[in-house]
Amino acid sequence: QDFHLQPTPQKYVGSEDSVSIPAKYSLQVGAALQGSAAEQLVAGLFPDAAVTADFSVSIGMKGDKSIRKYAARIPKQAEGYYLKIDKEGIVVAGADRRGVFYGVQTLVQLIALPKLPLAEVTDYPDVPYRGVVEGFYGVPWSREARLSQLDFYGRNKMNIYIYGPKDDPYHSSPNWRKPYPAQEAEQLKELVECARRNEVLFYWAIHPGKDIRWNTEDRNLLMEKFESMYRLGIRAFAVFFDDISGEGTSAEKQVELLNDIYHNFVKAKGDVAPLLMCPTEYNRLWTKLEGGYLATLGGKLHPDIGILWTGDKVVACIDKPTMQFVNPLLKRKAFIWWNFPVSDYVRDRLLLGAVYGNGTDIDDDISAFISNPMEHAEASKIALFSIADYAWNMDAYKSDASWRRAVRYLMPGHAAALQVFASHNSDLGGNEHDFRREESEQIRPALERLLDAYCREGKREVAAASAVTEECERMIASADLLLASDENPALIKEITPWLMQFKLLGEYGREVLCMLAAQCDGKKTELEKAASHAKALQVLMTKIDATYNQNGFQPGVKTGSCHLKPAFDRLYQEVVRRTGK
Ligand SMILES: CCCCNC1=N[C@@H]2[C@@H](O)[C@H](O)[C@@H](CO)O[C@@H]2S1
Repeated sequence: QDFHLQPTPQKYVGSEDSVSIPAKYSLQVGAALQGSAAEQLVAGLFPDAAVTADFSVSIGMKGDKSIRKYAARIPKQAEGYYLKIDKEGIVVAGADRRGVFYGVQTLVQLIALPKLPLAEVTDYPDVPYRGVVEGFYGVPWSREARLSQLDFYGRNKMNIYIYGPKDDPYHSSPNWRKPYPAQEAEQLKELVECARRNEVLFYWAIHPGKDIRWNTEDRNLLMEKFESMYRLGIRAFAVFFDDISGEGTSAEKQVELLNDIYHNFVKAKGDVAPLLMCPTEYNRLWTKLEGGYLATLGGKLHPDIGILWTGDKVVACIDKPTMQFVNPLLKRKAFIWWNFPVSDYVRDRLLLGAVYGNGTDIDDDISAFISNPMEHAEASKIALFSIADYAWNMDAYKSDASWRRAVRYLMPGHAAALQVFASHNSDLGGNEHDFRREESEQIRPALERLLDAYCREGKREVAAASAVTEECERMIASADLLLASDENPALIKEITPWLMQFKLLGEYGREVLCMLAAQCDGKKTELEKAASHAKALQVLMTKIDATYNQNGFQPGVKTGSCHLKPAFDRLYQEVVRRTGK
């Protein structure tokens, strides 16, 4: 049977042979796992265990006697696990609590197959922290979106979520000094519990830098805010000093505050995860080496404090040279905050393309790889799925295959349609960070052949024309299938304006090709009919662009904007020009 475990395991040895779990099975869960997320997950998988049975299920952590026989097969890496399925039973042996949970997540995927294969999986993550920072400008994610995200991270072995939405007034100014109101506090408690159920470390970040005063009053207010978050169940904290100016940018003051938090809050509590911080100079382009900001952080910030970094620029792929620049300065392995698929600087677009461009040789140079996603939570899962795959097992990472699996994961019943849509909604267009992505790659050669033949010689390149027409038909059908689907309502709700625009673009391309054919064949009436339809579609696309997603930054609804729309517009103009002759 054809399947692919997600994320791609380090080592999978399977066989065509399979086993069906008998009605009568026994279940042993290691004592140390009582109350753990792994135990909860296992209880759901094996609800009716018998005291003794021929078929046994053993779930344990290194040291548990129930899996003593397999101790030597457990990977030494943190969060690693060994999973064995054979005729006698199933064993999940984890290096630690999260490793057991991940082994059971892999078992969940195998049990969902038509047949449960006999298999041995030896697996562990390449990167210690893998996950997401809700760190974008714009409408923060909803409660439902966040709960769905945390379940998604559990399934995809992502182990960290940093809460830091720029537009949450209690995370940033002016209310970082105040505790959350009751309702928001309740929601955070709920999120922390959902994160625990998914073995996700829930970091709460504070962003005080815009107006912090380096005095006792603000110090106490910040500490008190952390205490109030601790009372809500938060056990992981971050301090963001990004995107600020003024006295909040002082490296010495930032260091003094963070070391104070480290000693008098993190160490004092004893059950709090490593403290993280966002520097003011958080990418190479903005670094003023002579100013000594990063040197101060690297030299004076307690070595247990993680420092986030976005790369050579605010938005840039991460490679070995990137890390060779920053790690010596920070005197630790930087914690990567990758600004993709965040779209808060190109808000009229959806970034649904493949995840590519990051080095696969940097696993030893980074302490984390976390993604800053779009305000469109469900649509961000296309990229997040592949980021989970990449950060877990870099050597095995295949961008395009992972991208297709991500699309299928989100809409198994309409994967082909969503793939067509995603393939034409990935580039950012011109932007302040000069960050671009591939788009419409498959149809591009036909588009270029069509344009070249017609614009240079007025000829209709038949093969190219029919390839482009077919793509337009696929666009139209895909848009309708997705708009009519109830398979993933959250996703369709987010992308509907773009689906409507995408259908119009497909119809527009089809009409322009009719114009071109009519012009080449000298069919005047057909040409006029097609031209007036194309013009009407141009009006409709302008209306969509002026009606939906009217945010105050990049309003509107752009789709197929890298190659499709420009080519259709160019062809339209060229037919009109040649007709006018
Ligand atoms: C190194 C970690 C700090 C990065 N901080 C950033 N703050 C901004 C984010 O809120 C935006 O979403 C991001 C993309 O516009 O740009 C920068 S990236």
